[in-house]
Amino acid sequence: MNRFRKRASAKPTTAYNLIVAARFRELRQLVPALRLKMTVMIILGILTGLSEMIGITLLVSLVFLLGQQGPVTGSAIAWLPAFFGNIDFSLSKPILVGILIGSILLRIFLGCVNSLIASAINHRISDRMRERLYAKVLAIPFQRFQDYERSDLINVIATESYAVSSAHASLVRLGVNFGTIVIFGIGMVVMAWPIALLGLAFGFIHNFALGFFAGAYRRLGASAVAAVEALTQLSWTTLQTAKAVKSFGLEKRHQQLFEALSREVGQTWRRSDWMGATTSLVSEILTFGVILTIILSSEFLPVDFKAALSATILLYRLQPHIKGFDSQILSLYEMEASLQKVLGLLSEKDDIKQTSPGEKVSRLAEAIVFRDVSFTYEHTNTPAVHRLSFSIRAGETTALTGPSGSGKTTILNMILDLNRPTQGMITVDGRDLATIDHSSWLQLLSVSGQDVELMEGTVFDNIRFRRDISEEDIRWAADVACATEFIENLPDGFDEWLGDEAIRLSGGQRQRIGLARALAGRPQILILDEATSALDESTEMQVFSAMKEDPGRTLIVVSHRPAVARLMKNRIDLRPPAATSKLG
Ligand SMILES: Nc1ncnc2c1ncn2[C@@H]1O[C@H](COP(=O)(O)OP(=O)(O)OP(=O)(O)O)[C@@H](O)[C@H]1O
Repeated sequence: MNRFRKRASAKPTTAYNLIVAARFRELRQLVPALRLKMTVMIILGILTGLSEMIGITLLVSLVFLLGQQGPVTGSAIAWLPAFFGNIDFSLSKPILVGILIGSILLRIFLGCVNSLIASAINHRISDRMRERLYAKVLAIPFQRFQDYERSDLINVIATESYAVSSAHASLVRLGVNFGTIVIFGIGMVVMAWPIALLGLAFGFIHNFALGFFAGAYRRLGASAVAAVEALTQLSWTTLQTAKAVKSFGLEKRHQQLFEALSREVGQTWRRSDWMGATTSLVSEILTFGVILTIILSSEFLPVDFKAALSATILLYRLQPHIKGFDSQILSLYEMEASLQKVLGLLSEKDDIKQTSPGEKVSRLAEAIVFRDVSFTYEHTNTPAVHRLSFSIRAGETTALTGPSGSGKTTILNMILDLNRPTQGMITVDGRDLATIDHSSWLQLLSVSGQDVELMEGTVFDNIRFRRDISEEDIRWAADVACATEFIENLPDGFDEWLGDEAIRLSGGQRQRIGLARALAGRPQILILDEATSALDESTEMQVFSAMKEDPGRTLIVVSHRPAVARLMKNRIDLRPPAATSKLG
């Protein structure tokens, strides 16, 4: 996912029965009321299997009865006397036919109820999973979020999240298959124990053969996840850097890379199909082998012919359940890598700022004060800002200046409470920012930067940015940002549709939309991080004088232009003292 992510555990190939327990443990962390859901679904599935077994047994008896006249005794239903002791059953042909039809109808009904419930539960699990993953992406600390590849996050939310409902469905089917195998097995023991014994031996050989495929399935799952991730990443970067790709004439190169990765994805799916076909073939051959053994040895087995026939048919009907059992186990191996991705993201710690309660703040009355503040990014050794102390006074304008890399954006991110000082303290009107309610603090602030993240939508949508802001405020903000004129010159004015790239807008026009977005919420504290760098000087001056007409706002401006810095009442210079004195 990214270079700092928690790695999927590189376990050696685990025994296949342990993998079921491992998946169950993982799912318990992800699916609420897992036991209840699985129990209901497994019982329904097993009842379906049971009605099938009754149907098969009665069908065989019915075939034998077809030539007979009058009522029949329990001996026609080979296994019943043995099962219930020597109770004498007297069933007429119509009753037998009735029970047979009843069990077929019950099987159809249960099968249908089963699929409907399974579909509802699985969709619910997928919905909840996507919501949880999305919420987690929004909840993790900003610094941690920056460690992730965006394309990987999209992949986990949109694709890997399905692994959870698939694993749940596989475990349920596995339970149903297992339960049905046990029930069919008991039926076979009652009808013809030597055949059941042969079946059991077959089961052991079968499971042993299955073990050979486990490791391959697990590796296949991991390489499928890696291949899809690489493909999404390439597509994402191609789209993100489309202009650069075209300017450098790299279309062919990207196409070749895409084709190579796409072939890899296709290959993993083909390998998966191939392995599925191979395991299915092994299972079919083994079943055929055991049935052939029964047929060849039927003369020597101490079993009633009708009972042997019923048991053999049961064994044959058992085959899809055995095959199902195999494929569920193997897909549980294959899902391991996807589930690890989901669990890895969900195990990220939430940003404590968003969850911990704090004192609410309704306005900035005095000042934001940095007291001996340092900040060091994770995985770096040198601090981005070191032992800074300064004040930003309420209602005044302040310029933050300094060379590239001196820590201006880092400071703004700390004011926005995206990052917290690793040393020292920031106070707001004398109170530690860390103790102030995060969302009430953000209500006071707005920020606009050099690169404006536009979204799919109209000009209105882009300025409103999914907040409850009136049209009047949007138009006012566009006026202050000197954006009204060019917006109204667009064919549909404020209703003009802008893509996330907004290609029809110049860099300066995009920045003015971003500025209007920041102003529209009428923030008490406005932060501009090189937010007017693409504007010509006279428009930039116009924007700042329009903003000055709205007094009472605290304005913090980062700019490399001395003229802009001079417009501000206060100045915080981040150049080292030596450099400052050299420059005078
Ligand atoms: N996410 C990050 N992880 C690690 N280091 C970072 C990160 N973001 C910034 N830095 C480093 O912190 C230092 C300060 O960066 P910052 O972006 O705050 O500087 P700046 O003054 O805003 O620069 P500019 O004027 O070029 O925008 C730089 O050395 C930069 O490489």
